[in-house]
Amino acid sequence: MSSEPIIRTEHITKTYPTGDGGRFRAVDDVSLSFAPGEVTAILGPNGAGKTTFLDIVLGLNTSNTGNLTILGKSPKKAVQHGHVGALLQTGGLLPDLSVKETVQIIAALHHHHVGVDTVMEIAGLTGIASKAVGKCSGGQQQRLKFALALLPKPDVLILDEPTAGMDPAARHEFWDRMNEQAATGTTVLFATHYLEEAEQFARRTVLMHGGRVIADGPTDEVRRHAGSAHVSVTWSPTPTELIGLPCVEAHEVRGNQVLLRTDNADKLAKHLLTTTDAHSLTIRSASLEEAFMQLTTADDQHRAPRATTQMEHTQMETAQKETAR
Ligand SMILES: Nc1ncnc2c1ncn2[C@@H]1O[C@H](COP(=O)(O)OP(=O)(O)OP(=O)(O)O)[C@@H](O)[C@H]1O
Repeated sequence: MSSEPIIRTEHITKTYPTGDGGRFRAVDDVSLSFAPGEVTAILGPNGAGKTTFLDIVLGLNTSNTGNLTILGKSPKKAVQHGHVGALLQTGGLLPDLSVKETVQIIAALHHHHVGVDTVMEIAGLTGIASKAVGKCSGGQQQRLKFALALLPKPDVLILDEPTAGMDPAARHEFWDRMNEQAATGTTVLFATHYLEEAEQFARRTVLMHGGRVIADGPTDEVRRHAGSAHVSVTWSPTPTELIGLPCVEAHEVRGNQVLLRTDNADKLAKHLLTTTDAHSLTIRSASLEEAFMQLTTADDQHRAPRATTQMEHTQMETAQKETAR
């Protein structure tokens, strides 16, 4: 695998007017690069800027500042050359056409494509080729959009909540097919609200919040932000015993249960079982969801104001003048 990034973004910022003369930063100084064959999950709460960022990568939206290239080209050129395929939240399908007719029509729009039957096979649509799109389930329609995205044999696949509305079995099948695609060298970038999808299918996780990237790295490392493990014991400690515990990042006492977040479960467990009355000890790994909650909450608490409105500007100027007097 080449280490040269296939997608390179530098200091991408997108602002929208706030209605009171200020600007709101939907994407705030994002610099990310993606290597060939890399599968990356973009996570973040509602309004984090995931869709805006992906739309900018696709050339459907433009940033106010920053640089973005896909295989050295502008996003629009990269899409025109068939380097990029997308499965987006928006974008309707025609309900009266059959599945195969839909693929055939979109294939006819491409100068070069990998073949209607090939993409139908990869997306698992062969068995429902003659079914009317309007009668397909939500999951089948998503698979159809996936087939359309594969037609130009793209180097990059951008997926915005690709499995929304699919049941767990359909999601699994979808990701099996997507992983096969990534194994052929396709770079996959997907936004999702299902954190277990990021844990299972993405080697790399980018966490966005308020337009900014607040965590980026191997998914396992991002998960470790929540501490490596959670230890639970039956115990009624004295305050001194509780404070004296080694390797504890946070604790919660619920009746005679004590829940401890730790960065060294082995050391803590040994201490609890050999030097205290604690018993019935269980250890469980921290989840990506816990990391997600902790990172976004901490960012909320420490965040500097993101947008300065015109009204705030005026208030600040007035305050400065008054101080100067
Ligand atoms: N055209 C627009 N005009 C004004 N504000 C916009 C526009 N598009 C997006 N926004 C705002 O930008 C912010 C980021 O939106 P975006 O859709 O990128 O978030 P998201 O992370 O994809 O959210 P979700 O998980 O809900 O899909 C939101 O506050 C949204 O209201």
